[in-house]
Amino acid sequence: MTGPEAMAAPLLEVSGLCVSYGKVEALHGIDLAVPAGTIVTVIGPNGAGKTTLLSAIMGLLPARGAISLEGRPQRRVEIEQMVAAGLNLVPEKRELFGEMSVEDNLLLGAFQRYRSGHRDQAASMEEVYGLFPRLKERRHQLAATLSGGERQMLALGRALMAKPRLLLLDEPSLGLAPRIVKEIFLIIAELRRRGVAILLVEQNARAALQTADYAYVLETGQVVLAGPARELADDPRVVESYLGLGRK
Ligand SMILES: Nc1ncnc2c1ncn2[C@@H]1O[C@H](COP(=O)(O)OP(=O)(O)OP(=O)(O)O)[C@@H](O)[C@H]1O
Repeated sequence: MTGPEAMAAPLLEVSGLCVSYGKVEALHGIDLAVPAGTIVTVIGPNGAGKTTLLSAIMGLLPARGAISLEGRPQRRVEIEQMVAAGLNLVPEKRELFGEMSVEDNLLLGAFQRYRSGHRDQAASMEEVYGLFPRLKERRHQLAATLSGGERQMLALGRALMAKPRLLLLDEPSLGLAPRIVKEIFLIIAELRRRGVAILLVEQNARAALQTADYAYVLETGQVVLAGPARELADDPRVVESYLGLGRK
């Protein structure tokens, strides 16, 4: 790459990130970058620290180390600041309000933005419904009545209502049927086309490496491998541990 893009600082840069739960350190100095408009995936086994990493970036857990957005070190890594800066997290458990309608769950996603003076929820809602026509059909239903796939779509849609520049996705394919997993990954690729950067934590390493631009392998709180996703998909260590027979 030549020109100004080559010089631009990544949208998100994490360096030397350490997180402890009590006396136990779960992340031991993570370095990671997400350039604007790219999909970066983090794969690794259960307990490697993937969820902890996303929570620390969102300011949901105290961390040591540095987090920069477009080259600017963030002095206060707190949830409100990070949302205001254009980050949004879709947590593994989706955390919807089951007793509220689909539409009201979406509106909650726009709350922070609305509060800061943006009055464009209707347009955001139509955009979300364009991506997920099934949510439009079900907009008056209670979220609790949705299928697993629809819940994941609603969780994604709710995060998109805040118009994020960077979405942090924690295991978006977890527990979903293969057909729905495919749909979710197509949506993730579509979001990149629309200019949203994505930091994707996944156990489905095959689908994640096929979709992402760049990948990190996290094991016991450390980055053990990193590189372009296509190269990592051919790396014998990744093939053996994450893409072997019997793995989807
Ligand atoms: N609230 C907590 N208190 C204490 N230890 C925790 C807590 N949350 C996570 N841990 C520990 O921190 C480590 C990293 O956990 P984390 O959930 O981030 O891993 P993960 O890669 O997301 O795994 P999974 O895919 O199973 O969610 C694990 O050893 C876990 O047991």
